[in-house]
Amino acid sequence: MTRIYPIYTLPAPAKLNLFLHITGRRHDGYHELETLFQFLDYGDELSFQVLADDVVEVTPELPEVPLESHLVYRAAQLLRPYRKQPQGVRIHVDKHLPMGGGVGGGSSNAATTLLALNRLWQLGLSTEELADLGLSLGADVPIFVHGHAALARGVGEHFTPAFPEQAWYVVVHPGVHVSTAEIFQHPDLPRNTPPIQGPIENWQSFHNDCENLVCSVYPQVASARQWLLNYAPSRLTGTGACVFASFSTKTAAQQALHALPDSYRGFVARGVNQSPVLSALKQLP
Ligand SMILES: C[C@](O)(CO)[C@H](O)COP(=O)(O)OP(=O)(O)OC[C@H]1O[C@@H](n2ccc(N)nc2=O)[C@H](O)[C@@H]1O
Ligand SMILES: Nc1ncnc2c1ncn2[C@@H]1O[C@H](COP(=O)(O)OP(=O)(O)OP(=O)(O)O)[C@@H](O)[C@H]1O
Repeated sequence: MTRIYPIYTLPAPAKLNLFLHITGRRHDGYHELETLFQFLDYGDELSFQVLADDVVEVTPELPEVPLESHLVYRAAQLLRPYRKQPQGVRIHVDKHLPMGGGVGGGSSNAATTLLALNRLWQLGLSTEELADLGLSLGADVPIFVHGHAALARGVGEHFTPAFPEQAWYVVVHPGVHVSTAEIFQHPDLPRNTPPIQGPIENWQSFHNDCENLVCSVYPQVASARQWLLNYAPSRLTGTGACVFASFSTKTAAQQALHALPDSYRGFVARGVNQSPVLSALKQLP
């Protein structure tokens, strides 16, 4: 008789880059960054069910993303060689995060998959090993695997723990997809911000080096940022397209969101310095 395994549901939270400085460019074209990551208590949800058969099933299909490029599928494939027995998995992805939004949805999906399968397939890999494997899927995967707010350096894989205020945020998506690769290849991208010397507590005084370029290439991003400026200082996350502003209360954030023009989408979320996936992992065997 085939064994039926339980289904476990885990979050794949969003992240914000509270600031993002580009301090240089490596020979392989990748950029050296200094960026402050904080998680949000909002994101996608992934359900995992171990299968007795050696198959990886991912549902539903993502528009314009073939299965071989789906970061959940790729994360599962990456771990298959570490299994001691040929089990499989069925993964359902409940997507809420905008794709190409700069909130790290794909990377977070991949990290949650690595963390979950390490437990469900009993691989015994360390957090460090999972983060190293994850880096081959995307620069943002290691921070989601570690799950602690941090100042990241390198291409985003060297972390110093950070404790930014856990404010409320309004995150606005202007409805355009920004290509991370296009922005990083652009000749007008500033690439020589000096490394930060002092403390980073006052992160609002720093900036995002991608912001002016993204706003000029994508006027919709500039308009969304301008709209949010009516309420609070606003900034691009990652390479966009989302812009965000922080508020000291949930009510103030919700009031701003209620006035959001129909042409944009947005959400209110709390900044959290520990990823919700870490506590959710405790339910796993
Ligand atoms: C902008 C950030 O979101 C900040 O958190 C990340 O650095 C980007 O992370 P990501 O979306 O996981 O990006 P990846 O899939 O690794 O890279 C996409 C493309 O962006 C460029 N890229 C990315 C990261 C980086 N530090 N330098 C780069 O030049 C590379 O051309 C790469 O081919
Ligand atoms: N599971 C997934 N979820 C989202 N995007 C995925 C996934 N798998 C593959 N992709 C591809 O990766 C691209 C980038 O996705 P993602 O949502 O992580 O962008 P992002 O929020 O801009 O990330 P970042 O801030 O890390 O640059 C998508 O446009 C899509 O083509």
